[in-house]
Amino acid sequence: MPHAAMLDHLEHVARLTHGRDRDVLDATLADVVLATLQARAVVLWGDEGELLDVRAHARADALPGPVATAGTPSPQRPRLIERPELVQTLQAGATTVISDARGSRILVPLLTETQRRLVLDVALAAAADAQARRVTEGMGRIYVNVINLLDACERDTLTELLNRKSFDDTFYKATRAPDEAVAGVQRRVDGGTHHWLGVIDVDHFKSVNDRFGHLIGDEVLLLMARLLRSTFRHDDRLYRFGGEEFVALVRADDAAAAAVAFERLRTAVERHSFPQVGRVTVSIGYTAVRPFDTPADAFERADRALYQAKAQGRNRVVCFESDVTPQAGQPLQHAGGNVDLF
Ligand SMILES: Nc1nc2c(ncn2[C@@H]2O[C@H](COP(=O)(O)OP(=O)(O)OP(=O)(O)O)[C@@H](O)[C@H]2O)c(=O)[nH]1
Repeated sequence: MPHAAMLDHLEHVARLTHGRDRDVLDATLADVVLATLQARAVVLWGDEGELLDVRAHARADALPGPVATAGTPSPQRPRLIERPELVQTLQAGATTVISDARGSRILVPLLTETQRRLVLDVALAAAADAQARRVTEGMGRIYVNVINLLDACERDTLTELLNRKSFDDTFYKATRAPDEAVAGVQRRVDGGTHHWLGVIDVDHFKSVNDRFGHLIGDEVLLLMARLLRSTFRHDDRLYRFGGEEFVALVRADDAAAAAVAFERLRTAVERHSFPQVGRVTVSIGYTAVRPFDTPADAFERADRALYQAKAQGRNRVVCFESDVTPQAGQPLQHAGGNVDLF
């Protein structure tokens, strides 16, 4: 008969590998490590450059109920530089064990295939023995494996942008969750739009393939993804929907700021010299994300604006709210041919 403790471990591993929500996964990791090691506290830190993100934390003395609160930002995000033990763990890429008057800490660096860096930080009341260290490292490895699988499911293999399958989930998360606080932005009290959805389609891409071949066509798509990344903010969500169609879900305070962002992309593409191909242009349609919008509705409006941009000569940006005329609304039948998306 299996030992009861082993059954507990099995249960914990099952919990860790269940589900697809990253916030829940982060919270489960903290929760499971806390329970397995009977730790005083567990924190999962995310390295966001200069700042640290508390991805999840769990404490033994917490009130009953959910122990960990992944994705909930601490009121003031600590700076990485203020935590030398985390800097050292990340730099060394190896587990650090610290003993102090209150017990010990085990710090395990975690690195995902998309190069995201985290530290699993476990505070114990006793000295950290080899077993506690191995359990922490093992749980960390399982967590990273699950994150890598999630990343692989959600990303386009050519460009590594998000894929279409992940659109609905990420759309709701970005536009509904109170995550503006994470980004240090307050929700506007006047209910103004924060998010804008743009559909970006490469002009006459078929002729790029026909003239230069698919490999060069793929390279254009790769460079296009790079231009998207360098144009928008790191927390804007960028997708390749398949073919030569890209989607950007961007945060902007008002219509003018959104117009500037999409126009900046159009200009960056127009000015870029693509190896062998030379000049390539894009047409862009975008729309304001409305309260309680569905991803399909927002996409359809942006797509209608794109249709108009193509019909008016390509290499232009069209805003659904200010530019699309009712008769131009020919949903999902533009020359790009991406019909029946949802
Ligand atoms: N190289 C490459 N080509 C692709 C990929 N996916 C789709 N395509 C090609 O993209 C082209 C899209 O062409 P169309 O939808 O006719 O549109 P277009 O030529 O870009 O013309 P407009 O959108 O009207 O400006 C087709 O030739 C597809 O074969 C891909 O992953 N790699």
